[in-house]
Formats: sequence, structure tokens, C-alpha cells
Amino acid sequence: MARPCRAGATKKERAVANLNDLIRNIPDFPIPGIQFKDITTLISNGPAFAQVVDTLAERYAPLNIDAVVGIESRGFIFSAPLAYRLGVGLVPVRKHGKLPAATHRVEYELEYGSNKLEIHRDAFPTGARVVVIDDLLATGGTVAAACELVQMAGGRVEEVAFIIELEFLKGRDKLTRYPVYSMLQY
Ligand SMILES: O=P(O)(O)OC[C@H]1O[C@H](OP(=O)(O)OP(=O)(O)O)[C@H](O)[C@@H]1O
Ligand SMILES: Nc1ncnc2[nH]cnc12
Repeated sequence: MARPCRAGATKKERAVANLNDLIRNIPDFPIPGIQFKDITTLISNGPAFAQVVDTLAERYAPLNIDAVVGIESRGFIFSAPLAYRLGVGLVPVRKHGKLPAATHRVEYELEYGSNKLEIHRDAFPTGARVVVIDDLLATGGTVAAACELVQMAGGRVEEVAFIIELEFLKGRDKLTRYPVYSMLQY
């Protein structure tokens, strides 16, 4: 449920409250017991989508980032415009079997199953400073695997960032080696 915005809230607090209102809860998707956070209702709203990308761009512009890593598939939605705004390249981390050249691969568990992620072996020059972007942090398995892949490919994770964090699943506990940023917490 969306949180109400208290009287006297700052402009930033009101903006976050509005983004909260645009995330739709779908019970029992994709399996019974999962409360799915649907971002399609946020990204179909132009000003809200722009606000999310602008917030990320303002945060990472000062960090001298060499590349943005986006996690398939919902992470691509936010990582591509962020890379464009920062004027750096986008490196995709994809589900197995999708990347055409030589890859590193890591298997991981998520809230509703397990999967394998890959990155191209030649994705970065050694020591590249990267920010890893996904839409949502749940158990942290996906992003932990993505960070491992970044390191295998020679990159350095400066921060991992999400639009949504499901705090009760304690994904941050798997990410103690990296700074973690999330825009909305549930
Ligand atoms: O923190 P975790 O428990 O690992 O879960 C979070 C991941 O789950 C979702 O992706 P999903 O694998 O459903 O793929 P999609 O983006 O292609 O829908 C979400 O977009 C994150 O990548
Ligand atoms: N509850 C959830 N809602 C949306 N995406 C997810 N990915 C993992 N858990 C999720």
C-alpha cells in the first residue's frame, strides 16, 4: 500500500511518496505467496520515469563512473537512460545463453527460483569503475551474482542501485562488500 505523505513534507519526500503511489502490488505473482511490485505503472508515467533517471544521474555524475552495468531485463529499463545521461557505456548482464561472445557465468537463487547470469569476458578494461543497476532488491541473489561477474570481468563495483528494496528479505546482507542505494523501501 502507498504511504501517505505527511503534512510539511519536503519536496524530495513528496516526490518519493508520489513514486510509491505509482508502484502496483500484484498478489500471488508469479507464484502464490509473492507480492509482486509492478513497475510498469511507474515507467509509463513520463515525469515519474524521468524523475527516477534524473535522481540516479545526479547521484552518479560526480563518481567518475566508467560504465553502467544493467541486469536483464528490468534493470535495462533504468540502466540504459542512466548510461546515456552519464555519457558512458552500458554493459549488459544477461540470463545464460543470450550473450554471443565469450562469457563468465554465475548461478544464483532468487525469491522464486534459480537462474544463471553471464557477462562478456571483455566487457571492461581492468579496474573500470562501474555502478550496477537493477529495478528491485529482494533476496540479493541476482545482484550478488552480477557483482561477482563484474569482478570476474575486471571491473570494480562502486555502488549497486535499485529503484525498490524489499527490506524484509534482507538482500543487503549479501552485499556487505559494496555500497547499496535504493530509492523506495518496503
Ligand atoms: O534480489 P533477488 O531475490 O535476486 O530478486 C531480484 C531480481 O528479480 C527480478 O528479476 P527476474 O529474475 O524476475 O527477471 P526479469 O527482470 O527479467 O523480470 C528483479 O528484476 C531482480 O533482478
Ligand atoms: N516481489 C517482487 N516483485 C517484483 N520483482 C521481484 N523480483 C523478486 N521479487 C520480486
